[in-house]
Amino acid sequence: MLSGSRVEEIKTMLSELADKPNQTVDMRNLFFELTINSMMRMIAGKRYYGESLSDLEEAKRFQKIIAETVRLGGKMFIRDFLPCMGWIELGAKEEELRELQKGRDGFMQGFIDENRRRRRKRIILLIGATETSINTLEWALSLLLQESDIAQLSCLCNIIKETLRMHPPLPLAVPHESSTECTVGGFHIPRGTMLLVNLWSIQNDPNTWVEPAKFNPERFEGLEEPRDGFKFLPFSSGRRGCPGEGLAMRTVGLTLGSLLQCFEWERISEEMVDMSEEVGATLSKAHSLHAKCQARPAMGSLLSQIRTN
Ligand code: HEM
Repeated sequence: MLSGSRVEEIKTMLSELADKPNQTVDMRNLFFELTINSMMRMIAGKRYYGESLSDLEEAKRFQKIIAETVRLGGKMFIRDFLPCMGWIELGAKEEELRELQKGRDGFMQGFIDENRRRRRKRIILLIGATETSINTLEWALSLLLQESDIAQLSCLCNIIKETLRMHPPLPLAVPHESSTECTVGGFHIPRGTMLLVNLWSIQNDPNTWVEPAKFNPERFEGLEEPRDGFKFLPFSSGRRGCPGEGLAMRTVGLTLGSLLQCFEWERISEEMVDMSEEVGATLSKAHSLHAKCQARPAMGSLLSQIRTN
């Protein structure tokens, strides 16, 4: 799907990295710009971060909306789970959400005026699509920098699956509601109950996985359908499962593959990468990954071709 924009953005990222040999790079920022620009090129046909911005004012407005969406989207609102405790929420939060929604509506109205085919849901889709892929890329590279010999690792696809198993970007999926009365694992669930599926605990359960805390991509070797038995569910499952799975696996695969093939990577110091997790609706790293890279000698001519194109 619209692979041209993805490839173009990845090339831009590679040439930016090639220009900064051995400099410390904030990987979270890099992945953020890459995924959001790829998505926006698919949606609106233009980039909103970095260089070559067609409308600076519009880009600034968009960046502000995204920053607010990420900030407020990461918060849990007690009222959503326990309506009677709604008073705990400070008024300011609701006010902030209203303001944000007004900003998004205004921005989307601009889109609609520009092109009547655009649809309102797209900023929500954008957040679901980018935050998850950014987290997966950052965790995958962090896990790889903990390993001494990247070359010995099994295929890229297994590395991505293992990353998604250990650090599912949406650890509790999204809330679902029981449409009828039912029984789950012996528990009676009345109709209209909010249900959260703990994907993280399913994928890190020592009764199902051997040494679940160990990064071991080989465990996926020969496992044709790891979703069998519902033990591997980073995109959830069923009718409301993630519709972006194919796009996400292609984006993460192409990005991670290009980064590993074109550059040699190392940590910025002797210290191990901090793998602590941030508590929130999405499973981000508590501290963003900083790393250094240098173009592989064999990739020199390919990278200079990319830079001159
Ligand atoms: C590594 C990347 C991603 C992961 C791990 C991921 C994971 C998930 C999960 C667990 C859900 C909840 C499903 C449920 O509750 O049953 C979900 C929903 C969704 N995802 Fe993703 N996602 C990723 C990337 C994307 C991308 C790239 C897009 C769009 C292009 C996308 C669009 C959506 C949408 C629209 C939903 C809501 C589906 C519905 O409610 O019916 N996601 N995703």
